[in-house]
Amino acid sequence: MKVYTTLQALEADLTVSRGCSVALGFFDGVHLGHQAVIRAAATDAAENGRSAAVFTFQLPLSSTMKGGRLQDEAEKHRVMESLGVEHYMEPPFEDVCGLSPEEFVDQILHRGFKARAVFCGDNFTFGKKAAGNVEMLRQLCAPLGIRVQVVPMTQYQGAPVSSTRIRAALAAGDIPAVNAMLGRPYRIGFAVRHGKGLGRTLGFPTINQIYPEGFAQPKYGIYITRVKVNGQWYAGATGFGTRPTVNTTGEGATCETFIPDFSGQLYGEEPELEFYEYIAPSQKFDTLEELTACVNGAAAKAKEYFARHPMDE
Ligand SMILES: Cc1cc2nc3c(=O)[nH]c(=O)nc-3n(C[C@H](O)[C@H](O)[C@H](O)COP(=O)(O)O)c2cc1C
Ligand SMILES: Nc1ncnc2c1ncn2[C@@H]1O[C@H](COP(=O)(O)OP(=O)(O)OP(=O)(O)O)[C@@H](O)[C@H]1O
Repeated sequence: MKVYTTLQALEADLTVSRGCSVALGFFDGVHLGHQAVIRAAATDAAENGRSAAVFTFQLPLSSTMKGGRLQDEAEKHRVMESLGVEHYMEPPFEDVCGLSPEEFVDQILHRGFKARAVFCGDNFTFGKKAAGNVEMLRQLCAPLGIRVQVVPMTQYQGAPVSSTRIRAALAAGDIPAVNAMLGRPYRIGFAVRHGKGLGRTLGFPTINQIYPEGFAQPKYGIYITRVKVNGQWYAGATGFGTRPTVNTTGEGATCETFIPDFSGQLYGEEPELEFYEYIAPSQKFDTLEELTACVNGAAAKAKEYFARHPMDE
């Protein structure tokens, strides 16, 4: 998959000259609805001898326009590529937010991608102040011979899937709903940082991953997870929150995972951590023995869970 951050780079690539079938949107999380839009573009490209393309944009993590991020850029690129995307354009938001709907269609779709067909959902908006909608897209594309295909909204439990809804389910700890709407397990891959080393002395060493500013966070509590280490998945028990039992200095939330069947050094690595179920809220325990029993109980539940749901790739 070729990634472009400027219109000039896209225009300079001769391989787009056979014309593109282009999926349009921000696509945070690349959820089931997004996948339907992107697959429609990829199928159209394959059937008509064109290139499969995505137009999106980059938003700084500090931007609140779209809410907390569900995945990082590297993960987004991996999923896009797995869906067959060949040309992926993601200019910074400030480079495109001032374009009128007419300029967007002419400069980006027509001249940049040499688009022959574009794909989006019912709720797609574009151009300065999101002034363009699907109807306007059709009107502007028709004279240029660009077909507009609106993909029916993918539903989950009677309502459309959206990134906003997935963020809300994550904040509520409803991981089965999050995973169902994403079409794969929710995962993070943040670097492992040093903790206080207390877990190790209590018999449960943990990997500590810190959510960067700007990412959507799960509800505070205890989760069944799995972790990929050296290419192998292990059951994990994760505590996400402010660790009220041991937090004496008002530190922020950490994501701490005990991997009962693994021992080794993971500092600085970026292991994938996948979430499966919320088990219980975090508590402020009176003793470290109670905290240890809680962590060991969660680890036993995680192992039982994966005994019932064998791990695949
Ligand atoms: C499965 C799991 C559940 C946890 N639950 C709680 C909890 O309920 N209350 C709490 O204060 N800390 C909880 N923690 C965080 C521990 O307090 C923390 O991992 C421990 O103090 C070790 O920290 P360290 O990595 O800085 O050594 C939990 C950690 C894990 C792995
Ligand atoms: N459930 C869905 N089914 C089909 N297409 C969808 C669905 N949700 C979004 N789309 C389309 O996918 C593209 C990307 O949408 P967008 O990034 O705005 O996602 P979203 O889930 O609607 O996000 P948010 O909740 O943050 O508004 C757009 O073309 C949009 O119309």
